[in-house]
Amino acid sequence: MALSSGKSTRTASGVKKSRTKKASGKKKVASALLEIEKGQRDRAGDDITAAVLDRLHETVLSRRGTDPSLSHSARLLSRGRKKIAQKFGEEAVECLIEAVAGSANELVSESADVLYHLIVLWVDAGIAPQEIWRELQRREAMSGIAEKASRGEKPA
Ligand SMILES: N=c1c2ncn([C@@H]3O[C@H](COP(=O)(O)OP(=O)(O)OP(=O)(O)O)[C@@H](O)[C@H]3O)c2ncn1[C@@H]1O[C@H](COP(=O)(O)O)[C@@H](O)[C@H]1O
Repeated sequence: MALSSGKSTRTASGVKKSRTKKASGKKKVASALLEIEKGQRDRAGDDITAAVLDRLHETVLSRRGTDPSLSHSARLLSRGRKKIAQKFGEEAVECLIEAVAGSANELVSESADVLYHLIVLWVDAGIAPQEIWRELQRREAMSGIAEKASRGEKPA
């Protein structure tokens, strides 16, 4: 059967073929978009390093003595060491709850909270992140088991 649609005349099988072609074209576009998005995610992931912790420390440091109504860090710092330590403890407990509950997304979020509050604690104590990085670097050369044994403790 011939179908007439305005200027062009096409057979039914021709229409079916063109619809199938259109659908597979859409699928190709969708899968190409998924590939592009995956590439973007991969690249964004590659760009993210622990340097974000140094930047966060700089930001929190810059909030010391500023208006607590404008900055959460300034508010926390104005409340003193005990309060900061308490907040850090609360965030750590929330983190461990998510670790046990098994929600990876929540664990990521709670881990970020823990790191933020730990950095506020460092700022209050006048500790530079480099001091922690140095200590971690020192430990790189030693296995945890060997270190424990060197203290005369048996591994659990
Ligand atoms: N990473 C964080 C971050 N993580 C968590 N939080 C805040 O921590 C708070 C935790 O809420 P809670 O209710 O547990 O704490 P709270 O309001 O002190 O509650 P109470 O103790 O009063 O009960 C929330 O307000 C979060 O927004 C953070 N606030 C700031 N940062 C970083 O610090 C930078 C500077 O922030 P400001 O200091 O606010 O400018 C920001 O750009 C961020 O990069």
